[in-house]
Amino acid sequence: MVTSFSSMSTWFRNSDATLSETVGGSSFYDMLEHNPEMGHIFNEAMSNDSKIMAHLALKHCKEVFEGLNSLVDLGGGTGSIAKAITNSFPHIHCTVFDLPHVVADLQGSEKLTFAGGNMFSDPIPPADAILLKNCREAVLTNGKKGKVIIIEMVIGSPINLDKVSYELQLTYDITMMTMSGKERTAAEWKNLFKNAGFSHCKITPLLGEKSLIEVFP
Ligand SMILES: C[S@@+](CC[C@H](N)C(=O)[O-])C[C@H]1O[C@@H](n2cnc3c(N)ncnc32)[C@H](O)[C@@H]1O
Repeated sequence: MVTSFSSMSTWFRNSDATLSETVGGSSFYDMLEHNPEMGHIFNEAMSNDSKIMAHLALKHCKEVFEGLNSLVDLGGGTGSIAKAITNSFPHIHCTVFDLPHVVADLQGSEKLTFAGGNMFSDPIPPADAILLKNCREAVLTNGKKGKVIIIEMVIGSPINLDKVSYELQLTYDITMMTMSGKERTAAEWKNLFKNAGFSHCKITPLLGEKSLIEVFP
């Protein structure tokens, strides 16, 4: 992936939506689907990052998960965060929703279900809380008000990053830009939630600029 950064000058001059299309002719996730070895490396990298973030979230924000009986991790990959949640809260039933080829061979359990689908076009299973996105309707089912939990960058916070964290932040900046992702300040997150019809949110910093955001209907 980092090697593809050297093609950025070509990408800047064409109309491709993402760098992946300039380098390989398809979107990043399509490329991973057709390149299982790369897909495995990517899923492992995500899973390792998730283990650290899940550890911090469950250590410092345990109360976020109290009172929940069900949770959907949207784009939850191979389920590292969901597994950590069910280990700490065995009564919470977690569903990991990700692209069909990502979850096809994954084994669930009584408390963990893997569901394949496209988060932009397929219905998202209802739950007390949804990790990530496309979720407002899903957390308003059965007359019960749930919440959305997002573990993401909140940029522009007044924190002192050490050299390694600063370099990591710059790498994230380039990665998000080339994958047509987006990093947001707290004000931009709040505006996004307001425009999506949510009432308020609470942001708790976890590590560097990575934060846990609770969003309420
Ligand atoms: C950046 S990874 C994060 C994975 C996981 N949340 C974690 O932290 O380990 C994004 C995940 O979203 C999934 N994904 C991308 N597009 C998707 C879509 N349209 N529908 C469902 N999942 C999608 C990818 O397969 C990938 O597992």
